[in-house]
Amino acid sequence: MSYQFITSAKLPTRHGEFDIHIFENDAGQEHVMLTVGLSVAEQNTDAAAISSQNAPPLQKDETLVEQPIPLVRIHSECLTGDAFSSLKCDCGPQLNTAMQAIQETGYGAILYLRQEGRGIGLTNKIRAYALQDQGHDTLDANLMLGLPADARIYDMCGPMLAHVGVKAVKLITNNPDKVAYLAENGIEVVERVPLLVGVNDMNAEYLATKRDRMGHLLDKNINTAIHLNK
Ligand SMILES: Nc1nc2c(ncn2[C@@H]2O[C@H](COP(=O)(O)OP(=O)(O)OP(=O)(O)O)[C@@H](O)[C@H]2O)c(=O)[nH]1
Ligand SMILES: [Zn+2]
Repeated sequence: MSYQFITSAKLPTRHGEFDIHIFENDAGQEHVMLTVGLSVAEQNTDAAAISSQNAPPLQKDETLVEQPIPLVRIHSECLTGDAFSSLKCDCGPQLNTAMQAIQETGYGAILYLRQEGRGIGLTNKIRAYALQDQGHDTLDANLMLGLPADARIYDMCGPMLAHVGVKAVKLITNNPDKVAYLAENGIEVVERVPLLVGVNDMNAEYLATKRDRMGHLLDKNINTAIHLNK
């Protein structure tokens, strides 16, 4: 799949001002990157088409080593959590906390990937929620629909980060798949920054399932985190 940079503009938010960049893939699907303190890499200023296949290889030169490592969050779209303040997941608080943290460091990016419902789409996610209403957990619900537990891909991340010349990151995540994917694709993950926010009585079990059945690196005692959050 190839990805093309389309356009960018300033985006003032309640966390501070970001630059918002829009990328599109061959199928016309839009992905979004918010940046602070990062400038467009020289080779990309003509909005040239970029593809995951020909993303520039990792190069370690003197100037790069001296640059601070940007704080980066790869966030998968969650309409219910990000826009509607759903308590079923931790996505909304994770997004807001990451935006705030990146503003505070003054140097980083949010990659907002349009892979709703771990890549199964909004309608299927709500079908999975209906199964969860009957008592099934987040993983089984996907499987009962004949869908993968996690259908996401991350091949847009390399080209999006390359657009602003980023080749090494401090990654805000609890998901080891994201760390592995970046590492395998030439983006050095210098540090993993854990993000346990927005835990509540409605999503503690969901988070425990992600930890126990999906390999997420979450605290052993999620209920302790509920108290820390209050
Ligand atoms: N299919 C499905 N998707 C969900 C469910 N809850 C959240 N999501 C989606 O899961 C994605 C977020 O993934 P998470 O597993 O919460 O976290 P992650 O992005 O893998 O890991 P972190 O970087 O640690 O946040 C978003 O696309 C949500 O829409 C659910 O119960 N079923
Ligand atoms: Zn969510």
